[in-house]
Amino acid sequence: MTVRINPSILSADFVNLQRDVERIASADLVHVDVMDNHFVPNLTFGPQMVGRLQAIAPIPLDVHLMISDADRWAPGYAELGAFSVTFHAEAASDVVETARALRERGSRAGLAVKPGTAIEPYLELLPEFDQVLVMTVEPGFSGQSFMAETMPKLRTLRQAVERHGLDVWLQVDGGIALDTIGIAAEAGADTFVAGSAVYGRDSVEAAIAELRSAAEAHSHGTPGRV
Ligand SMILES: O=C(CO)[C@@H](O)[C@H](O)COP(=O)(O)O
Repeated sequence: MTVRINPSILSADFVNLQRDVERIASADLVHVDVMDNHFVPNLTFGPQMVGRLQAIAPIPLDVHLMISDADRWAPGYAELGAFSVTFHAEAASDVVETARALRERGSRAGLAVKPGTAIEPYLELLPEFDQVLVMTVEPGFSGQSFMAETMPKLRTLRQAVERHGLDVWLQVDGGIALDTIGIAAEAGADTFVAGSAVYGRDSVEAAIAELRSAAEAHSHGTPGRV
């Protein structure tokens, strides 16, 4: 199974964002956390900054919207050219319509769920999505501890994806580090967001390589790149 490592720039130095995005060229995608201080108690940036990141990033953008009223705002991020746009199930009134709007605009459509949100109501909608993000911390901040109790949700998703032969990436985000990435890979994740475990290291390149090896050692099937 192909393993993807997506460093989260929430842990980067915002004053030197271009430098820190260029440092992660060996990763698969740049994970871009958009927060509105309403859906989550933290504030980052909006479309203007994402547009600039789209212009300078050496690898594609994986935009994670932690914002209310996702139906209204998500399509605009796809129009900026983001490779993938993931919105929260808890913040959208029509997840299928929003996913279709993203795909129509050329982005991969992602559905995110908070740790306390059940995945079962969304299983039959999986063909509408290109990726599902299982939050492994409460969204809002980097540097929190991995919540292993979210792993059954990932196993349920992996079974559903395999059973129906779907090509849906399963992403985890929050507390992913060398001592937790194998747990998530074992449970069925193939796409790993890591903030402090990448930007907290002197060599972000070594951090990315080590996370990739650790995930591949526990992943289902044969390892490989996109
Ligand atoms: O979306 C979020 C937090 O809400 C994440 O992307 C964090 O930025 C991950 O940081 P670490 O837990 O890996 O430090």
